[in-house]
Amino acid sequence: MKTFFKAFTYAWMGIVHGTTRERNVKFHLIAAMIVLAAGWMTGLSQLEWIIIIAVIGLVIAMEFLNAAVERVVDLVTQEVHPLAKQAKDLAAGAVLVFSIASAIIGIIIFLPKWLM
Ligand SMILES: Nc1ncnc2c1ncn2[C@@H]1O[C@H](COP(=O)(O)OP(=O)(O)OP(=O)(O)O)[C@@H](O)[C@H]1O
Repeated sequence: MKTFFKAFTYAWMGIVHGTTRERNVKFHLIAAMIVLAAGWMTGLSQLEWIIIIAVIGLVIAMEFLNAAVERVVDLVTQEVHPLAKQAKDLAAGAVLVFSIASAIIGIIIFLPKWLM
């Protein structure tokens, strides 16, 4: 139980670090608040809320993983290296792919309601 509590504390420290230090995470948090407010004003079904909350959580979690990859790469080498570039660009690309998918999901959920 003590180990579980410690692991939870470290994870919480990661969340605090990620939200206070990562510019992109701050941007996604602001976007998330706007989407949540829009969802509240538009009126969503239970399933739509589940999808929106899952997408928001995944985007922010992926930003944390991207930041973690950046730090590990910087820890491994300060030199310019093609593998370092590939690792960072792949991690950033993963976030971008999911962000585009999220935007499309948002359009599919919100647009028909706004056009009605
Ligand atoms: N050690 C390295 N070797 C080669 N290319 C690198 C290296 N470190 C970073 N790059 C590349 O330089 C560019 C900028 O990387 P950087 O780490 O500064 O990220 P960033 O875009 O500033 O992200 P952030 O603002 O989130 O820190 C990226 O294309 C990245 O892949």
